[in-house]
Amino acid sequence: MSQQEVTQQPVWTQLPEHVEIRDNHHLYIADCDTVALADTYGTPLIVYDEQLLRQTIQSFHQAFQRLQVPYQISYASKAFCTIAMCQLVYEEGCGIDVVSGGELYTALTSGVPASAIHLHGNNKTSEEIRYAVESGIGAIIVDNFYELALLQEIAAEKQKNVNILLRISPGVEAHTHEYIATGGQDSKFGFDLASEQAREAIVQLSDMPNLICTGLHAHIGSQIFDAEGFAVSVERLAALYAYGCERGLPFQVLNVGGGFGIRYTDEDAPPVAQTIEGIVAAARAAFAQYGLILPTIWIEPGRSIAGPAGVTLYRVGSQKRIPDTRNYLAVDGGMTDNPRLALYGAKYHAVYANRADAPAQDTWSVAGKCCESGDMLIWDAPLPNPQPGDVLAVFATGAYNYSMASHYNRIAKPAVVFARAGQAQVVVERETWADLLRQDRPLQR
Ligand SMILES: Cc1ncc(COP(=O)(O)O)c(C=O)c1O
Ligand SMILES: N[C@@H](CCCC[NH3+])C(=O)O
Repeated sequence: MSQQEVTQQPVWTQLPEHVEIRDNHHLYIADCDTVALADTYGTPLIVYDEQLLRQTIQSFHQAFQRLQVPYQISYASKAFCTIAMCQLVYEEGCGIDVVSGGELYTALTSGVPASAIHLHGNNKTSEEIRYAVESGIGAIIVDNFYELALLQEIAAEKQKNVNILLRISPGVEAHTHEYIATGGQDSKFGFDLASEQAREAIVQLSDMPNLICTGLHAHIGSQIFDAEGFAVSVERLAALYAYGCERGLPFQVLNVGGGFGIRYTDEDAPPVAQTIEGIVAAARAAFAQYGLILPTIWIEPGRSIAGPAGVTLYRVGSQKRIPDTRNYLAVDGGMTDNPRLALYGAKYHAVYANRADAPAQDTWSVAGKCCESGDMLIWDAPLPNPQPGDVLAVFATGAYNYSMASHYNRIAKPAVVFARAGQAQVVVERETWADLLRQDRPLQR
């Protein structure tokens, strides 16, 4: 691309609203100079805008409160699960969805009461189920017949009653990347609605005295922009809900899952309030049709809470120009802290934090440092020509980045800070090489 073409910045290079460029040309997050953060804490560094995390959660609360419906918000901790994050979302009035013993352990260790935690998963181990039941978890979202029987057995053995929801696969294809569409009929998750598995689960519950089924759950995918999928899912679930009520189940909640999309590059996500209005309107209509009062509408946002608030800072190192082909710049992280391009072809927007208003001079593809050709963060980003030492800030990296980070090439995981009112606090320490060897044992000779 010629210089002429790229100096006119495309729309998607507009900065996210929560960051700003100050007179020193540096990028600021929550009144913190990101270049100073990179110098102080090293790179790669994931910086969360703490106030934005809180505001996003409050916008979900406000959307429901305006509609005056009973509701519950659980943060899907798979998006970013650490002690500080669990504390923050609980402080802001959310429960926590966990999907493994490790996430449950994190949430409990953070001080969140077990009653505010809900366990998901399509293959919970008996160890995880026991841990959840012993902790007094708020609810278990039961995925399949195997789990239903196992949970009843464990609950009976422990002489406990356990609140459950049934996870239903409603046969809805949300408009999203195929690898993260989870609600379609051909899915590993949930009781299939079309083939009557879901009704069969309700029937089986009559012989499971320790399981108190308080409602239904469906999650139709992730990074969804079109609320229509939620509406169809709700309509289908209402019919099953009516059947459960007829059979005397103490239903009171409808959990519509998470999946609310966010802006990564050029496409703005619909406002939260609009999506919630669509879901509630669909639920009101569907439940009225069956003469049922509106259940508590429960949502499980992950990406929409954690994603926009996170920015990853990298230090630029090597570069390579291939004449008439492509330019590469390489940073000190990559697919080990952000595998989303490699996995889903995800797109990101980036600027140099140390000269954030410099005009683009060319297109540069941002590569990581792993021994893997697919280790890319961005293809063909319009950027100023890089200089070693530049700090690259990649936006909207708060969800499914740190939580999906790996140790490939024995690369240690980055540090994470929460920034607020000009102060930053480390919420996850940077791993050391010694940390990487913690589980290694030498050969015994
Ligand atoms: C059951 C369930 N709930 C909630 C979520 C959170 O989704 P998102 O991060 O897209 O809001 C997921 C992940 O897609 C999920 O599988
Ligand atoms: N990991 C996915 C989302 C998974 C959703 C889990 N149900 C992503 O980064 O977009």
